[in-house]
Amino acid sequence: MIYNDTIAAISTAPGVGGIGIIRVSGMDAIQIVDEVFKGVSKKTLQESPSHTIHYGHIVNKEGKVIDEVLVMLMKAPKTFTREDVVEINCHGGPVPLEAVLMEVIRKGARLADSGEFTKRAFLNGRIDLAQVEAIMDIIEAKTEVSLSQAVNQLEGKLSKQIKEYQDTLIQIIARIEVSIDYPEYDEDEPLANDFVDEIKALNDQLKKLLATADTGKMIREGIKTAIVGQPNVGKSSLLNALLEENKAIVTDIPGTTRDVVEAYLNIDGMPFVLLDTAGIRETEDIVEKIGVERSKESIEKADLVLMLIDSSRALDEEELNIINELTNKTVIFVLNKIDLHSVITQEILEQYTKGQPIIQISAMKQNGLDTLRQAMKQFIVKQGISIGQEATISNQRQKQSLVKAIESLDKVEDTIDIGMPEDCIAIDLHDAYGHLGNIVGEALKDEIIGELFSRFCLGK
Ligand SMILES: Nc1nc2c(c(=O)[nH]1)N(C=O)[C@@H](CNc1ccc(C(=O)N[C@@H](CCC(=O)O)C(=O)O)cc1)CN2
Ligand SMILES: Nc1nc2c(ncn2[C@@H]2O[C@H](COP(=O)(O)OP(=O)(O)OP(=O)(O)O)[C@@H](O)[C@H]2O)c(=O)[nH]1
Ligand SMILES: [Mg+2]
Repeated sequence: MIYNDTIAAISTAPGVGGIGIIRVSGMDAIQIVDEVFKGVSKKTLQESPSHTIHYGHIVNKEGKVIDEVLVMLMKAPKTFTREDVVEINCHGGPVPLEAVLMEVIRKGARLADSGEFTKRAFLNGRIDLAQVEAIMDIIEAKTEVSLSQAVNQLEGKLSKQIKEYQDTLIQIIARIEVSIDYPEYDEDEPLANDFVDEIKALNDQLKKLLATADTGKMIREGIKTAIVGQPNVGKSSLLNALLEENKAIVTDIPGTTRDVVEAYLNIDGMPFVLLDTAGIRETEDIVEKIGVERSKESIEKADLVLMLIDSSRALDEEELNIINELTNKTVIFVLNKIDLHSVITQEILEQYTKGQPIIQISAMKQNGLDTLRQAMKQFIVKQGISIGQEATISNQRQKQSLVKAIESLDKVEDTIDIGMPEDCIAIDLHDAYGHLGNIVGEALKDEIIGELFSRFCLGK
């Protein structure tokens, strides 16, 4: 794809920083910067070799110096966008950056849309859509582990895997189509039977990849961990203790927390999103009632539940009801306030916890927190989350395409089972191929691509 316009934007974070970068990309990028840049060297940028750095000044049309800069010259095609790219490294305040950008625009560059540099890298074929999404995930990564998953995807782990699946499919399709086009070569047995095993094996691999979608999402967005229990058991105290800051309000009045309080927690690189919720109880208070509803929704949405129980009080019916509603969830039971006289012991609680772990803590005295963190990490191990080893599906868009590919292959298997002719199979195999291609952005509709890039920040 060849664009005939040149785009420019401030590519560093808004605000004041030591240095700020203006990125210019397109066929006139070098000429445009040459017109506003007075370098110490006699050579223009046009005349200079690629991948060189040039010291000098940006000047306006009256010849007045706007800023002292370093210019990085990167000639196509070995650049981020595969176009000519020039980066102007200015002083980092918003005023010099805006002023330099204005000069570049005045000379004919256009202000880039959000994500447009990356979009050009994609449309010029340097990266595929899964890699585009990886760049977005890198920018938004919550912890080191989230980052490493995204970097893997940028390196092309997923893309390579998808290509391999597509190659397998193509070979099957080619052989089937030969038999459709030249039926005289057909043997007595329906040809499709030869492929049953291959198609099944491929479909199994796709299903394995699909199984990484939930964990991939958790690593990308954080493991949703709801802290739930009755009022006053110490949920907000636990949130604060884990975060090591006073984020949520703590009082001795039951019913203090109303809205869900959300916070990121990094445990040895693993991203958790903690949800401190309103204590669950029957109540006539309208606001508290809504809070209790939200607590229940948080349980629904949670990947992991920390069920908090006050060890200094006997279990009551309401508490057992909450526990009963957790049957389908992964739960860590947390016995809090062990600094007080214990009424509920580990043994008593074990009767209700169906073998799920029980951790004893004092949120107030900060005891037992390390054991709790270890138990939370253990959740990740149990989920079989592999970090960095294999390709993972990391978002809804990729997941939907993969699900469709699997559906197509399921259909193929059914079609073969009931002995339908080969041309029926070929159509579904082609569909599966297309859906796989969508994961890396082959033949995707313009609207989808447009929507995706609009989610980027400016200058990316
Ligand atoms: N100043 C600056 N820093 C940056 C970027 C940038 O665009 N500018 N990046 C922007 O995201 C990231 C680095 N990513 C990049 C990815 C590819 C190429 C690139 O030029 N690729 C060419 C040439 C590779 C080579 O020399 O072998 C290519 O793939 O053909 C550059 C940066 C982070 N840091
Ligand atoms: N002794 C003792 N008191 C605690 C402990 N953890 C919390 N508390 C106290 O218990 C009371 C309630 O704590 P919160 O953290 O507000 O309890 P909560 O579960 O968030 O309560 P709601 O938001 O009302 O549902 C406060 O007075 C805390 O100081 C603990 O480990 N030991
Ligand atoms: Mg609270």
